[in-house]
Amino acid sequence: MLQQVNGHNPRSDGQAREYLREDLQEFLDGEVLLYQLDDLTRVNPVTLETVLRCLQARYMADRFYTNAGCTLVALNPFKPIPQLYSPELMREYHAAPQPQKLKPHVFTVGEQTYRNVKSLIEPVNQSIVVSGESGAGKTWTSRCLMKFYAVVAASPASWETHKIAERIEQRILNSNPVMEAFGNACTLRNNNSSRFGKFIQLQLNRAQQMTGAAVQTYLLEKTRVACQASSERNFHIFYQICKGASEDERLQWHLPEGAAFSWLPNPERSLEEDCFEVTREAMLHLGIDTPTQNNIFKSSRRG
Ligand SMILES: Nc1ncnc2c1ncn2[C@@H]1O[C@H](COP(=O)(O)OP(=O)(O)OP(=O)(O)O)[C@@H](O)[C@H]1O
Repeated sequence: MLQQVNGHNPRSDGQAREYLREDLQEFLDGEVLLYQLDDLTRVNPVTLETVLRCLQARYMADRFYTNAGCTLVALNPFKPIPQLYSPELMREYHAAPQPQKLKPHVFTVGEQTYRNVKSLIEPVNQSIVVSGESGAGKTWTSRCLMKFYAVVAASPASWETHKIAERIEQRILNSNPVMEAFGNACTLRNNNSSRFGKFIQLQLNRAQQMTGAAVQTYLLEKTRVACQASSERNFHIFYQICKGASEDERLQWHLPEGAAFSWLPNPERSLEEDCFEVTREAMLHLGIDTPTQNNIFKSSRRG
């Protein structure tokens, strides 16, 4: 099919390709500084090459978020950038009269969604779909959004309600280490790969304060318990138990120090996700007391 290429009316496919090549070269050599294009719809012509070149230029300039119309493209920086996720920045996006005019960021999506609930006469549920291949940063992005809502959706008036909200936010954030300990594993592509899908529901009251959350999980890769690819690992929780159990717990759970298990490959790899204390602490905050935790760990060890 012949299309108009930037105002040219090509007579044949060959001519169309030639015009496209010229436009592409003109765009890439042109005045436009690719890293400044913060919306991919402004890339012209839109081809795989121009889009990738634009994203690459932005990546090199430490600009990890780019709009693509109403979709946000997030690139994984593979390095910590604390200033990009600070509470101050969250508040800046929250307070901005038009957050879409600020630099593209996951907080823009969070804030717009938050406003969409509020601005309608009858509150309407909002959904954010976070998608991408393994290691792209979906878990990270979901965590960021949850932290964002924990900050912006928490400004209750009285001290008592403030304490309640604080508990709810803390619990919502604490669900992450627990879910990740039991449902994530080290794979070839990602040291902390989620081996399940999840639908996280955050609940707000009429005053836009967070009142609760629910998480629905899908398709947990249960077979990983019994069988793992050679350079991969079982779920984090098993390594956490083996590495973090106290002397007493080892005796109780029949877990001798330094014991090797064929279903726990690559235990020598030490990951930051191996921290048993973080999981236990988070479980405690979620209301899972120590005796219940012990029962869970005892059965995890038998698993
Ligand atoms: N915005 C970010 N800033 C810094 N590091 C990041 C960011 N996004 C992702 N990462 C890093 O990349 C790693 C992989 O990201 P993440 O676990 O979120 O991927 P995923 O898409 O959820 O993968 P999977 O589908 O395998 O679960 C993280 O553990 C983190 O180290």
